[in-house]
Amino acid sequence: MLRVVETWTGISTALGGLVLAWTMLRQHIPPHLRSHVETYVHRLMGYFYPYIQITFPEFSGERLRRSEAYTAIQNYLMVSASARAKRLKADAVKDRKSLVLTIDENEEITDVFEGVKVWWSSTHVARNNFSFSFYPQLDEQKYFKLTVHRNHRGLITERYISHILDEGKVIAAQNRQRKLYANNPSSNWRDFWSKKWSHVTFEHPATFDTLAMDPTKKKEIVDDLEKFTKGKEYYAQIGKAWKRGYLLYGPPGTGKSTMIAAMANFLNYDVYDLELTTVKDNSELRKLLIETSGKSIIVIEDIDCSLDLTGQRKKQVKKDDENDDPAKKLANEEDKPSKVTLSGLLNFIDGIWSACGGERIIVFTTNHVEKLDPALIRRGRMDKHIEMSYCCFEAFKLPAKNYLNLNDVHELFPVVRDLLEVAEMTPADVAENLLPKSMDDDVDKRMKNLVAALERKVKEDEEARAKAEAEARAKVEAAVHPEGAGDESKEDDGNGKPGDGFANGALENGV
Ligand SMILES: Nc1ncnc2c1ncn2[C@@H]1O[C@H](COP(=O)(O)OP(=O)(O)OP(=O)(O)O)[C@@H](O)[C@H]1O
Ligand SMILES: [Mg+2]
Repeated sequence: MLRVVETWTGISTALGGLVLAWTMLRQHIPPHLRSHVETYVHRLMGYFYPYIQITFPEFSGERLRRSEAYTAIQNYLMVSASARAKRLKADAVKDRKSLVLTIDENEEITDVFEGVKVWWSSTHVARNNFSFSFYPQLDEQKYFKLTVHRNHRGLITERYISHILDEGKVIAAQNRQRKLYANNPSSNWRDFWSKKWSHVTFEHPATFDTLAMDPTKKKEIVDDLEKFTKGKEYYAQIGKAWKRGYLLYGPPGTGKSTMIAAMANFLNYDVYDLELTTVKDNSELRKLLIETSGKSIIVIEDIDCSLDLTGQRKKQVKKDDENDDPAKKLANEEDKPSKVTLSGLLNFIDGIWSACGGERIIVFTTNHVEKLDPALIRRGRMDKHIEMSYCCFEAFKLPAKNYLNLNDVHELFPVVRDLLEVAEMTPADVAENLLPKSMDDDVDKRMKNLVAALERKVKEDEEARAKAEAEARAKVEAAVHPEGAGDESKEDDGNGKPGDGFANGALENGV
């Protein structure tokens, strides 16, 4: 029995050598004869050679998109190869910490699946392509080649390949360096090939564990995100694109951008930071958006400032009034940096383009939710509205724990609780006040610092409110008595009639 196995192994090796020899020889055969010779060689080898081979090219289709299968296999082999192959290629450095190893050219590694042995190798074929194509041509094509005994064809095509693709995707997700993209101004796009997005590695440290906000609200958001990522079938079943819209609103410094970073870290998604003011029009907006990939968060910060989204209709009326004045009309056009319209944006959010890529989250942020057009924020369009507010006592517990190691007990907690109900202090400012101001600041001292800061803030807020009220009153007064406004001598006169101040004064003084 052993002898039979040995003989077969010998034959296989010899045939393997022949296959290799043929691969090398093939390149020297004139291209017009190659396909004929190839047909006969393969037929001949088929008689003796009991193995089948499946190749996976790196690029496929006319547009030469990188094949997902090739990438998944590469990732899968990266893990197996580092353990077993003798010749490895160090392809890239991930996180500047570890090498990414891939199987070297013509190196063969084995894998065993359900007791069946398979062979993987990596190879490339040079191309002599003289045909003209609108799309760029490759000088060479890389392949992974899978060799397996033909008795196991069913197992391999039905189970092994899908196993490899799934495993490869999981490995890719684990190793993925996430990216933060920013759109290049559309005025810089010179041609079809211009890069629409530039990116850097996304390395924001924010997580939901470090985000100070009401824990109930936080949990609701985390659950919502989790449900979304697991909802592929659900979205398909209800016939909706696999996407979700969030509107984050609240005063500056309350953690809206930080929340986006926490979301990206939680989901392991890329972030596309879309600056709308540099996008020329709706068509360029669409070009940008269809270039975003799946598993990403598309962010439009300060949506109320990005565009004249809310004033579109008003502006139209105004422009109609100005129709007669060409100079004014031109100035108006030049003032307007972008022609992206509310309807263009909504079309993308709701329209068929939004379904391209799948698994995407769209986030708008604003400091002034009241200024937004209802069309933009109606339910169903933005699935979830999240208010990021000033620090409440529940949110305060997180910095207290992280900065002071305090878990729910300190004598000043009740004082802080009362003060936070009236003081408008952002979580960032609360955290700042918990930092030690000098080397000897212990926990008590830092809590006292916070209480003092909160008391100051309450006072400042009260003063600011009183001032604002006084200003508002003065405005109303000026509107009711326009002729008396801004002239102190007339203000004194009481009935607002110019010129008779003396008479009134005289009356008041009993003259
Ligand atoms: N809720 C929070 N939890 C933890 N850190 C926070 C929180 N809010 C703000 N910060 C910290 O404060 C700083 C500013 O926060 P961030 O940029 O997220 O605010 P924002 O709401 O986006 O403000 P803006 O409206 O001005 O864009 C960040 O460095 C962040 O770490
Ligand atoms: Mg922000």
